[in-house]
Amino acid sequence: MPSSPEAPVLLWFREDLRLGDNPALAAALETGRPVTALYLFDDASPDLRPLGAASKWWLSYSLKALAEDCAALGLPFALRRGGAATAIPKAAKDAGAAQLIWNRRYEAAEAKLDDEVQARLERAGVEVATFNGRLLHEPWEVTSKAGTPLKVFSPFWRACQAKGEPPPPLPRPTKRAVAAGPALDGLAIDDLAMEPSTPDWAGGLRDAWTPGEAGAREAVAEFIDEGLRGYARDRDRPDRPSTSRMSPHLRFGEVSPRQLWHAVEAAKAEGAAPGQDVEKFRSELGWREFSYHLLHQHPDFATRNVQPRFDAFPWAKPDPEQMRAWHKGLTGYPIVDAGMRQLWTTGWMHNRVRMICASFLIKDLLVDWREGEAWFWDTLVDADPANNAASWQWVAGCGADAAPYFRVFNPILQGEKFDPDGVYVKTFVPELKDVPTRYVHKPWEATEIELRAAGVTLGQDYPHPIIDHARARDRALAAFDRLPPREA
Ligand SMILES: Cc1cc2nc3c(=O)[nH]c(=O)nc-3n(C[C@H](O)[C@H](O)[C@H](O)COP(=O)(O)OP(=O)(O)OC[C@H]3O[C@@H](n4cnc5c(N)ncnc54)[C@H](O)[C@@H]3O)c2cc1C
Repeated sequence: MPSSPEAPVLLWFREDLRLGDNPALAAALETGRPVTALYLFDDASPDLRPLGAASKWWLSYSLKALAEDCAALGLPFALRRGGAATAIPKAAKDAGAAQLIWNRRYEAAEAKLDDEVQARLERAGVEVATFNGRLLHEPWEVTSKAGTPLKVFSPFWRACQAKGEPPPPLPRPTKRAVAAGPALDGLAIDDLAMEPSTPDWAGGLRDAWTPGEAGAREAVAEFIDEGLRGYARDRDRPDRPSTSRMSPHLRFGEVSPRQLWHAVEAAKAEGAAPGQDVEKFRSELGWREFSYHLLHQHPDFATRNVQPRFDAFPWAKPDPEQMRAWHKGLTGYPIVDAGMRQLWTTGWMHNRVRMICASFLIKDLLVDWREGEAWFWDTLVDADPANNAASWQWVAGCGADAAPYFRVFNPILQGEKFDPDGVYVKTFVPELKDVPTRYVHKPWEATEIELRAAGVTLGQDYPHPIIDHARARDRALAAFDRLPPREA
């Protein structure tokens, strides 16, 4: 039976916490029906990976911002909690909805759950429409000429580019475009208790970030003004504010990759950024697309080696002392410690330093990459189901298009190359602030007099290295050399 034109549409927000360039929202408004928006905090469905602590902190603020933005638009917004398979059909019933609209998810468990929700709704006579609000291209639409999924970044990126420019972003709707649907009962955001209280460890996160769509917009503008020019040259420098810091905003969908794609192009057209910087930035968005392409091919991406030959790898049993030193930034290798402390205090770490810290855990300490993936999952505000798993597998050498396993980052040389004046190290490891620059990445080589002048006693103010890098490297290479050859 056709539903009445007054029957509302229910818009289900997920990883798309924005009003601008939101295809599901635009489609809901285009129906001309009254619209009600819902966010479901789903900690009840089986198999969904629970959010980490830093992500929950981010989400609580992002939802507050979204609720305010919806109110300003005259769009009723409700927050509920429960398992989607029953909670979404119930919300549809409560709203008297004729249609449910959402932007798609790509994690295996989430996608399966969405199929189940869709089937239940359709059985109940509720129409479902879904859209791509998270990626430039659907993962299954980018293929080789033979129509197969891609395993290596360069051909993947060429195939993406061959698809042409992504369409321009959709405008943010105006109040006039909104017919308000019924108000649903729901929870207050604070009822979810996603912010830490005892202890409140989130002070550094609050200082560093403004979650929400408006915060994302400001950060994009700042990046275009101050970071984009020179991005290709400086993006590997943790001592410079040279990257966009868009990752948590992208993770929660407060900005879309399409908006970023076109914003940097507009900056180029206005002469605000050279083409090479714009292309490099876009290719980083391409790595994000590639991670989702891989996630789509490998449903257990965060737990299973893409290359099965790594399954029997003899990882060391994690030593609690060494793990604690890595978590807390007390390994005695300044660039590693600066990175791990940046992560702990701000919920984010520079990409180059993520690689160094991950390599240190996997290759120097010979700890299974999944331990590191899980720590990052809990502590990163941008913890992303595709990017985190792809990057950890890349560093370990077990991923699809992975760094060769014999590539072991040297934390001293990496520090000297990418933080040549020690500015980054001294920001996050202040006990080394007076150590002469030539020793800042290897304080153990300074003389006792030099260290004393800098106010440092190794072993007291700052640790001795917890492992000898040269020997650890040899041990790792010997273990990796025993791997069976790579499958074709
Ligand atoms: C061990 C490890 C774990 C990581 N975990 C995550 C994670 O959980 N979430 C996450 O978003 N990124 C992750 N990355 C990738 C990368 O470090 C971050 O995306 C980047 O540092 C975010 O900073 P930015 O927004 O300033 O990046 P920019 O340089 O400004 O890049 C713009 C955007 O492009 C994407 N991007 C950039 N570099 C990469 C990359 N190497 N792989 C995939 N996408 C990329 C991100 O969405 C980023 O926001 C990880 C990298 C490593 C080595």
